[in-house]
Amino acid sequence: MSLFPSDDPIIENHAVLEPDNNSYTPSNLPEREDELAEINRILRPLQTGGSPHNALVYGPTGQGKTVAVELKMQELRTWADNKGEDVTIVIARCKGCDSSYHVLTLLVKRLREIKEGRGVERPQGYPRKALIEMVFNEIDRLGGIVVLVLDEIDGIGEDDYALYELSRPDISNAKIGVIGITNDAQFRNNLDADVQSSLGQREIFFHPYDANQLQDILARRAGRGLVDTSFNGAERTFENLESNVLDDATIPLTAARASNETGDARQAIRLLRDACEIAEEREELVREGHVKEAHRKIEKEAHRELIESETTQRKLALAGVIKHEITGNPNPGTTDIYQTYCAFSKEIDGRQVSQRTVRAKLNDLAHQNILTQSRRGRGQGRGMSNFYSLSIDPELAIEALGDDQRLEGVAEILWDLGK
Ligand SMILES: Nc1ncnc2c1ncn2[C@@H]1O[C@H](COP(=O)(O)OP(=O)(O)OP(=O)(O)O)[C@@H](O)[C@H]1O
Repeated sequence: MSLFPSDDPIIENHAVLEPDNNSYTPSNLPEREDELAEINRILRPLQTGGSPHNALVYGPTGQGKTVAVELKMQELRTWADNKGEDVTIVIARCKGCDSSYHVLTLLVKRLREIKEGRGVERPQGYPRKALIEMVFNEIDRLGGIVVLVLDEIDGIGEDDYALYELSRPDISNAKIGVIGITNDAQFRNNLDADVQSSLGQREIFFHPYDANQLQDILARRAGRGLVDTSFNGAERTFENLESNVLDDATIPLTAARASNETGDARQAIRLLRDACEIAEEREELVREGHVKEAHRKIEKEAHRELIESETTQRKLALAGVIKHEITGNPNPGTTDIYQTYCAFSKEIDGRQVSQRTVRAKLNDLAHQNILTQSRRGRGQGRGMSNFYSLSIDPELAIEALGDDQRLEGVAEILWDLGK
């Protein structure tokens, strides 16, 4: 096999087809004009010498929240340069910060790095009050306009001390604004009422994209990223896209698949990229079949990751359902599954939990969409019971179980039963 699949590549700019913001940032977001205008409104007080409003930006994953805020921050930098204003924008990705303490140490680090360069250590061992003072001191030292963008802030859960303090800064030397970004609607509802009223002065909601919007987003990526693909006319919409490497149905199917699930632009872009890569390897036009194949591959990976992250007890409960499924009892009740669970638990010399606990584990798996749960009567006069079936491919589920060393033996038994 040669190093590169074809002398006639389909993808000419890989960065444009990357689903995350790291390698390529679109320069405009026509689907988000309303939301961008709302971000403008947050910044508007700066025009007359005031401080920006605080805001909470929220909506499901992959809806362009981060990229929209980043674009507006770039515009703010340009505006400030033209006006001769000092502006500092700190975009802090708070993923992994599970408390206000961690958010504050991250902010101290990021603010100090502005003057001292990269590599500043996070402060350790200080109380939260001292950390917030450090943050305010750094901001005071910087002066001018300071905007703190706290992306993926939901990790802090109900520990919203940092947001409370940051949204009420006591600084005379700087105009400070805080923008929190989250894809967790519940996070917003759980915030303390004071934080809701200060941070949530402005709330900007990003609705999920529909299939037409996703088609246009994909068309723009294709226009920049694929060979022999460009727009016929000034408007860069799907209708105006002309391509010698994409079949007509490819983008509509990609957009439809992504919009059916969550309307997630990141997922749509990834699907298009993977489909193009498969077609490129086979030296074919990118067709519906490649999109379907790429979709299956993505789904498989997602299910695998989901199962891998489950606890051993849940995996054993799942093994119980799989056994029934592959031996011709596709909709077992809790009692049947519990018996199988006990046998598998013995197999690995594991701790055995009660039937009630196993039922709870099965319900958790149903919430994760790994199982489907139904509730029906067990027969005349015998009350109602829960029944479970597998919502994912059994082979994939066994493979994922076998990746857990403790469950290798259980996976082998299941493979043998399925033969
Ligand atoms: N309207 C759009 N036009 C072009 N690309 C877009 C658009 N919306 C989102 N994207 C792209 O989709 C990907 C995800 O966007 P982004 O990270 O901004 O989403 P998000 O809403 O912040 O997601 P999350 O909540 O998961 O962090 C990025 O590659 C981004 O460039």
